[in-house]
Amino acid sequence: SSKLALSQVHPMWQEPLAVPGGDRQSPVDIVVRESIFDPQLRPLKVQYDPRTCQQIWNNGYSFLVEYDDTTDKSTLKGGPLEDQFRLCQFHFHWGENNTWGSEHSIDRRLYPAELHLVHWNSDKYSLFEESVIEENGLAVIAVFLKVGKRHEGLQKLVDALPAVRHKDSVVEFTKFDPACLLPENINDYWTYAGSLTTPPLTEAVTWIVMKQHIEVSHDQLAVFRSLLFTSAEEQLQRSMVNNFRVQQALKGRTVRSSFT
Ligand SMILES: CC(C)NC[C@H](O)COc1ccc(S(N)(=O)=O)cc1
Ligand SMILES: [Zn+2]
Repeated sequence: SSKLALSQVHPMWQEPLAVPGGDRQSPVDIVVRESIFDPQLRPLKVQYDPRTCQQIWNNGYSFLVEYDDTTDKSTLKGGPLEDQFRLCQFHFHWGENNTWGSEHSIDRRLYPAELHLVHWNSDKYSLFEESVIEENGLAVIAVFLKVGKRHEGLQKLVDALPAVRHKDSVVEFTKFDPACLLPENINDYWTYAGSLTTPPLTEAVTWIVMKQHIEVSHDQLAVFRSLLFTSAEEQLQRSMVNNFRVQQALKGRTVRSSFT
């Protein structure tokens, strides 16, 4: 866990003091002994089609790997979800070093990075932008990254990152199966009702936080840190690091676990 109080690490944007009615904000610390096993949680059903992978975009906060979500080709259902959700993008959050970087924590333990696979409710809505404002609109799978052995599947993505070094750059990126970034066991997870962790911070997300982490190499993570928050025109370049939100109060929410 990090030695430095994270409050000393400035978040990338001025936090609004409180989101209107913000009683289900994210990220949070998951206190394992206070999570409640729910035997009614079903196995997660993940079906991703690598052919829906389109591009990588540096949006000035993270890099997004974007998927064609105009049809139900890459979907998530089961687990805590009542409806079918479509994958629209995945991205990461990471730190300036390997001590911190994740948005969620487990019993205060932070990881050097965290993957978010973002899905929207295609049974109820017809666009991601519509789902963003609905309380059952989004489902995000979070996977912690730990520094260790090189992740072979991630390397294709790492090799493409220099092409999107600056904010607003885009590069074509196809035939990438995001399932390769999931841990072997996806049926041990925690789930809770939360929000987006960047503006518009809307309380639309069913979070599914994987218990098992994945391993990536130190050098792979170093390439994440070679990205820039700033566009090519800006004369002051700033490294894209510490792009995580400060943790939010649970405010009485229950975190359920799919395992005992
Ligand atoms: C409202 C539209 C236009 N823009 C919304 C923007 O894409 C934000 O999307 C997101 C999507 C996911 C997340 S996270 N870190 O919680 O997984 C945060 C913001
Ligand atoms: Zn995220």
